Amino acid sequence: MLLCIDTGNTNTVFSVWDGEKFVGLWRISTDHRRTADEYFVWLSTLISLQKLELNIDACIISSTAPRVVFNLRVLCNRYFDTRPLVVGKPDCLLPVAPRVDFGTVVGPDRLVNTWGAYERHGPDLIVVDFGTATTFDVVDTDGAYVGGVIAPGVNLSLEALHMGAASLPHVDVTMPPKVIGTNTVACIQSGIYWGYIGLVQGVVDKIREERGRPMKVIATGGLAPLFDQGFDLFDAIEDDLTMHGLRLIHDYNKEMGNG
Ligand SMILES: Nc1ncnc2c1ncn2[C@@H]1O[C@H](COP(=O)(O)OP(=O)(O)OP(=O)(O)O)[C@@H](O)[C@H]1O
Ligand SMILES: CC(C)(CO)[C@@H](O)C(=O)NCCC(=O)O
Ligand SMILES: [K+]
Repeated sequence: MLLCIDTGNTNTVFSVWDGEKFVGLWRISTDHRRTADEYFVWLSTLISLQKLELNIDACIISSTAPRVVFNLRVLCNRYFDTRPLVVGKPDCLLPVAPRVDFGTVVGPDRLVNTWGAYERHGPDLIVVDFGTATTFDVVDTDGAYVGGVIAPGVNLSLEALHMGAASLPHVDVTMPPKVIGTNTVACIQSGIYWGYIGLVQGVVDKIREERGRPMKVIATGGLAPLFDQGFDLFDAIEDDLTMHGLRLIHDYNKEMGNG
């Protein structure tokens, strides 16, 4: 069975592919100080609480936080007796190389999302991921990542308002019924919610214009459904896109005789 690990800047998600489907999904906050032993105690407790019988014999990691990779590697080596594939490292093959400026290190999460979305939806896509950052990945006809857009994430923006302005409280993102807020919280919620709706719509339109062809929009990340309420922003929402992409990249490496 394959252990897939997706480390974002805020959260790290673990899931296991049993050969047919993903069993279990476990989320822990990202912290580079967490040791392999800590991961294992946490993970094995959850697995046994769910009464799952898991025989993990392969691991693949995507990490946007380079410092976390060391301890995740130790986890895979020590507890699962396997050398993990790490997306973005030279020894992890990608089905199609990204086409970007020389020297650019594309976030592994974006490479994984790109391939996961391409396998499901075919060519010419815009993948929108609502994580710590809100990212747009442009997927070419052959499935290559050819660039995109990085904007501050929704929760990061809310946190920044609270941190930077003495009189603004921390609020949670929600869809306000009206644009014009009549109290501070409603004003902030409106700015974030309608601001991001406009951002997504505007960026998608501009990308389509620049590419000069129809492009499907695939959304992922915990907040994607919130931004889809009543709008026609996305052609599909897929909460398992990163896990799906990780599984595919692992299979590709196996097919190529790598790992
Ligand atoms: N069903 C949900 N409803 C509302 N918020 C959610 C839901 N699921 C997740 N979230 C929140 O959405 C946010 C985005 O989650 P997601 O896993 O996509 O990215 P993240 O963990 O914040 O970022 P990163 O992947 O960069 O670490 C998180 O703060 C999470 O708490
Ligand atoms: C943009 C984030 C933070 C989104 O998780 C990540 O993909 C990243 O750190 N990327 C590196 C820069 C880039 O993708 O161009
Ligand atoms: K993510």
